[in-house]
Amino acid sequence: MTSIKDARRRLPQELIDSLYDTFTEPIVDKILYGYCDEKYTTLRVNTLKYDIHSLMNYFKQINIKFERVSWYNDALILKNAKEKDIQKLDIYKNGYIYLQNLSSMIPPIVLEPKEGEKVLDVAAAPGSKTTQIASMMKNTGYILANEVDHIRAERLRHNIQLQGANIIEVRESRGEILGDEIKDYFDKVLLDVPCSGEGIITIDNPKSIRGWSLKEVEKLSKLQKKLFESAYKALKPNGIMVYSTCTLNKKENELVIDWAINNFKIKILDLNLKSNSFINAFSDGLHKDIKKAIRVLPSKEYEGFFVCKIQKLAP
Ligand SMILES: C[S@@+](CC[C@H](N)C(=O)[O-])C[C@H]1O[C@@H](n2cnc3c(N)ncnc32)[C@H](O)[C@@H]1O
Repeated sequence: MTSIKDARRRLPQELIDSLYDTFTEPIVDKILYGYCDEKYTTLRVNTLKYDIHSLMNYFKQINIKFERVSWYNDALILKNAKEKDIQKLDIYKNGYIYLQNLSSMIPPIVLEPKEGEKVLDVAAAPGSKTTQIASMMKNTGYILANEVDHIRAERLRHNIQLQGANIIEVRESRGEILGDEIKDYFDKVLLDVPCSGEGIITIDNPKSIRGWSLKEVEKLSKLQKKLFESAYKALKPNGIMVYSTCTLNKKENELVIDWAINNFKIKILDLNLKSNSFINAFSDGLHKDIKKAIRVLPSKEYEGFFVCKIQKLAP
């Protein structure tokens, strides 16, 4: 197994420097261990087709060991099965379950979509969170799932169909333009933005590191602000938005939220989600409410993530 000494050597120096600029030494060590650890397979049951008790019974019958997740009844951590083992099962092939990292399940939970609501997913492919939202809404209401990349949008359509989610309209466009076309309309907006992916680095997978650079972080933070403005416009007054990334730096996380607080009428809300694996976002020198957002550090169970819940205030 790769040691964190190796990890330090194999990562771009700019990334190491950026981690040390942002976090304390013990936290950087934790992140580097997270990059080296092999992840457990995690999944959620698709409640449109199946239920957690039947799934647990089935896993017991076929000797798959699992743990439950304190903050989500419909998720499991598998202790002795790889994704490729699960992909062979009919429950996977028929869309009864969805392989998804636990961190990626947090934004829909925090968004709390309700039956009958209108929900916008600004950057939706491959649809992990869109299909989770549809299952939380029991296939009632309406979801607009937007994606700019055609191939990824096809993957999104495939996943939606397999999961039996039938309240979702897929749209292929730049998220930046949505808010000028559809104003004050959605009850909830998920803004799971394209990001530099510092939370999903695996040291043994060079592909997971290849696209990272400080220049890219800078470029993405500009795009994230544009997407935020668009999402804000599309949201109803008093509506709820969740902003999330799978990256760890402040530029794409706290600084985007701080910029948003200074430019729009919004309020940062508590997430009401507790776990030892979550830490408060930074608020030093920024608006104090930003610490209500959470950061998840990479580990065996979790990818690195940032999640912030926002309410659009009435004019
Ligand atoms: C973090 S991924 C979304 C993951 C997805 N929410 C899920 O849970 O399955 C970000 C997505 O944004 C898309 N994207 C990039 N630029 C975009 C833009 N300007 N407008 C809309 N989507 C964009 C990417 O192609 C990518 O599919």
